[in-house]
Amino acid sequence: MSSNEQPRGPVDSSRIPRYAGPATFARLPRLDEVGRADVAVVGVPFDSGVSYRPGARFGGNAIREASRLLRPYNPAQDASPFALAQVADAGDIAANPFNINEAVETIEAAADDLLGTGARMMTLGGDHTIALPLLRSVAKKHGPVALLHFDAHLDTWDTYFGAEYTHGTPFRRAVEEGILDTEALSHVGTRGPLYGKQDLTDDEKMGFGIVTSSDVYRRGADEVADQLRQRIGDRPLYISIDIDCLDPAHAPGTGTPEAGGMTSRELLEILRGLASCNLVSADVVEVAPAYDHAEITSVAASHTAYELTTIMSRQIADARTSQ
Ligand SMILES: N=C(N)NCCCC(=O)O
Ligand SMILES: [Zn+2]
Ligand SMILES: [Zn+2]
Repeated sequence: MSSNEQPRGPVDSSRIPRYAGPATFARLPRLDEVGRADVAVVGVPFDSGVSYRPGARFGGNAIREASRLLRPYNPAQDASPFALAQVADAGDIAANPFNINEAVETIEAAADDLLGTGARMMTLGGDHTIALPLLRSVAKKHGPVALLHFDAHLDTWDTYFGAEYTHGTPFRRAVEEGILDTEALSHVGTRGPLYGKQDLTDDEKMGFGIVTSSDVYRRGADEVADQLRQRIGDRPLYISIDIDCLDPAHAPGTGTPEAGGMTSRELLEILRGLASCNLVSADVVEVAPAYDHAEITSVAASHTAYELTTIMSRQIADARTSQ
């Protein structure tokens, strides 16, 4: 977008009913309609890496459907994200459901293409396996990145059934590959049973700090966000949000639910507290609509992606005005 061109925003829901027409994220234009984007929203319909309930392959489209009700001004961040930058829906990455290794390669290559255009990526759906190829691509562009990982689970386990690429193992692989900045790695929202205490010692050795779901409840969102912001500093940051970081009451539509999670309000508040971080790309994964009710999970996921998109759009606009 040249400086005198205004971004093309969402369809006006006061003129065209918001439930009409095919769904794009937030009723934004498709990438092929606008040519290029500052923030590319992309679906990753892949869930062959799950250890329990399948169905996150349908997450991206469920989030798009639930996002029809988003409006263009975000009062919590005092910003109109789709006016500050061109945000567009880049469609889906077509990953092979029968060959995980090939899917991981396809996702990395598609992410390379998008990032190569200068866009930041906001990916929707898929299981947590997809964070690895996305991080590989982001690290090719920015070097090792800070990681903020919202999840009930550590996802730093080694293998399942001998498989290296699964939704429980992406961040161990990422640390092994040197694509994360080990000075700035945090899990937020962890809880629930583990295989053994060793899971935690291994995780700590990889460099992760942990803010558990109970920590969020006890300390509150503002204090948690302050602490995370200090740890991240001005490093390029990737935020990976497994929707199961939320309590099953707030996100029943997911594959490996754990009791005692954060509320959607806590998650959104923490994200708003990170608005000054240099967010280069983000994902929202593990939305499995078959277990959802009344779009509880996909609404939470759509608002989560909206906050993340707002952070990215504001930074793009700030960078443009300070040039
Ligand atoms: N990434 C998610 N959602 N879950 C990982 C759970 C791995 C396990 O079954 O132990
Ligand atoms: Zn999880
Ligand atoms: Zn996960």
